[in-house]
Amino acid sequence: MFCHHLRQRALPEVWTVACANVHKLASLQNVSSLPQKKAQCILYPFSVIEPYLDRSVDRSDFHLFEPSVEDMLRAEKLFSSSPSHQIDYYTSAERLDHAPDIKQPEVCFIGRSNVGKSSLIKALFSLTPEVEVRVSKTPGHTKKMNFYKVGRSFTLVDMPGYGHRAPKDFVDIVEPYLFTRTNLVRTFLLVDGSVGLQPADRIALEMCEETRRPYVIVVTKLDKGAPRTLLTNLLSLQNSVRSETTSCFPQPFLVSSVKFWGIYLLRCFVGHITGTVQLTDTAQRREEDFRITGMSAQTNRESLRSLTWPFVHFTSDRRCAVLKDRAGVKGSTQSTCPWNTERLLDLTWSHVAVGAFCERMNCHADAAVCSGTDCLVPPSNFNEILSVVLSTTLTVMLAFVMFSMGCTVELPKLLVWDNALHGVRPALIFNVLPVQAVVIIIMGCCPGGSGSNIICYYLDGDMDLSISMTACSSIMALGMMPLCLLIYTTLWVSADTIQIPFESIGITLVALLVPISVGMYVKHRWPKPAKKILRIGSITGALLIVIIAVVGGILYQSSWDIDPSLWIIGTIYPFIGSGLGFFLARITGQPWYRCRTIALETGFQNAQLCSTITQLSFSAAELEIMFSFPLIYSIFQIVAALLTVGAYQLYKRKCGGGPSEDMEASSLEEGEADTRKQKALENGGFELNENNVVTSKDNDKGTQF
Ligand SMILES: Nc1nc2c(ncn2[C@@H]2O[C@H](COP(=O)(O)OP(=O)(O)OP(=O)(O)O)[C@@H](O)[C@H]2O)c(=O)[nH]1
Ligand SMILES: [Mg+2]
Repeated sequence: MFCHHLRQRALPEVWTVACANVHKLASLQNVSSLPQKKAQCILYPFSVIEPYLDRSVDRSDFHLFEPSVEDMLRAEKLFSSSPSHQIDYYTSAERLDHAPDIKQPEVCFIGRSNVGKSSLIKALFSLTPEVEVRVSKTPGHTKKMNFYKVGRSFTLVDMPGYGHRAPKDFVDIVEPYLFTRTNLVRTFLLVDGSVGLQPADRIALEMCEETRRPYVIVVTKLDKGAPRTLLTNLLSLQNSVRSETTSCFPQPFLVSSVKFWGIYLLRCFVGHITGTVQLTDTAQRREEDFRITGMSAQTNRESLRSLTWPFVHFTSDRRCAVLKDRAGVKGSTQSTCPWNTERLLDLTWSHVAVGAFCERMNCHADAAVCSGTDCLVPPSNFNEILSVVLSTTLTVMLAFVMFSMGCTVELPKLLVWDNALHGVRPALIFNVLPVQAVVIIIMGCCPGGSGSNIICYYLDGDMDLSISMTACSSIMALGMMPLCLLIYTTLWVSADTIQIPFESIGITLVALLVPISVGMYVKHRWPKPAKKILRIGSITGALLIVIIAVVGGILYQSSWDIDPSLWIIGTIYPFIGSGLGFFLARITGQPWYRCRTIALETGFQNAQLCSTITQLSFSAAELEIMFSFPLIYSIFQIVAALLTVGAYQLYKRKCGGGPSEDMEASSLEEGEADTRKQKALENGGFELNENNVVTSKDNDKGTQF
């Protein structure tokens, strides 16, 4: 229908020419060539989400501002530069008193750093690509208030983000602006749809409420994250808006700046609230509203003219005022409508905006946006089932891996080994999101995997020490991991940005004590079967990481849009860990072969443990952005290990049979070859043949990372 409408409508020539160098979706005209469903998604993103909502969910809030395509086309012209209507960057300001003195209406965009403010403005201005709006993956990129002039119609302001890496004087910059800027007609508060309302966003909501000025929520990154996560976040956001706000426009605007979803709708809304775009059917709508209130349009208009913002009166103590959409109003008769008849038009400073507010005296049970999972239709619970299956499988398999790990532990060795090194992990200084920082710390606190024992063999390390270190660190991690997390995150991650689920991490770790203890007992009582168990455990470990990668990839699709900083950390982290271990071992006077072993054990982590802990402890939204890290890390630690082994073997060959330091080691320990052979056997079926060449009994080299 709207596609047909678009094709019918000829656009001005100057405007069409201007579109030549812009993104193909920047112009509504190009949307007409898309399939109906895709176009619908771009123009009215809520229509895509709506089918997933349970019938009991009141959708009226989401349909309040639903302009026609005709209206959107008119708004689009507002965002295209022409000689008589120039759009350009105007100026930047670090404080309110540096802000330009402009009379025309102004709208501003605020939100957490990295939520997509600049990207959204860039998408809004995509018809005028010469307007430079800087976007960055690094949070805290925008440091000043950037003003963009849209002809003489309005000004648009890109604000610095709050939260992670916010400018130090963020409050001093933003608060006075929001409270006192006289020409500010609307604040757009952006919330990341893939992670939902965060504690910092709640503070921002409170601040917007305090200003007592109209504001609107924009839900960004709609393309990111599973529909289920998005819906849950959206409904919980909607609940907060209903119950905790008075000045917030009840309809959240759903956008994806990458895919252009909701951009045309938002352009139209901005044009409308700044008084530039009049909706074609607004008059008709108002008449309808007046009819239902039983008041004459004239009376209402006059009474409204005297009102100033905020104009909504709340008579009930619970705020559940909702802007009722046209469809809702049409579908209700006066007697069945649960709404109070007090209806007030939404006024901006000087322009009449859309819709009518009404006060609901008694919340109708069906009308409430339900929270939690109840609202979601059953067909979409595939991911939920998959998530439960993944958690269960991971738990069972990890328990078995830990059990097999326990099968390598001999109690006497456990008691002698000094685990002081394990707590030493490099604190990272990369600009990652708080949840990503936490997963990096969890990985740092994880014990070594048994894969390190295999690598150790090829590095001519101390097998005895390697096996003991792996086993000891597995046990000590139970206490050290929560402790390290507590210490590092207190120093690094501000308390209001993330809640670390210490409880579930603790439960997971303590639960691991059981299989490890049983494994140790089995090793003590039946040493031979213990070796077989270890071998199966190694294969299980490999399977585990593959399962995590495949199922995790399906569940948390957006986690594969990996931040470059995570790639960098994943690459260098194994090297930092190993380097630090090596250095500390050397300065404590350990021989070279032990230094190598300690380096390996410090750098080589049990990535399955990290994945399982994160899977069991964090929400789906958080997993979306943290899940890929353990997988990246396991890939790079294998690469790092293989490179080191290759370099070492080459060095050994070049130096004719091994470095002199190892001669020192050989002379230290008589019959070392025998010991190594023994340890190699213990380590899952590796043995030396007569020529001192390694062969694998089971071809399971490196199966556990
Ligand atoms: N997938 C997806 N990514 C987005 C979207 N919008 C922004 N991003 C990405 O999010 C990151 C941050 O975007 P910016 O627009 O710079 O965020 P900002 O809110 O201006 O951040 P600060 O200026 O640091 O406060 C960039 O890597 C964007 O590519 C979106 O709709 N979808
Ligand atoms: Mg920015």
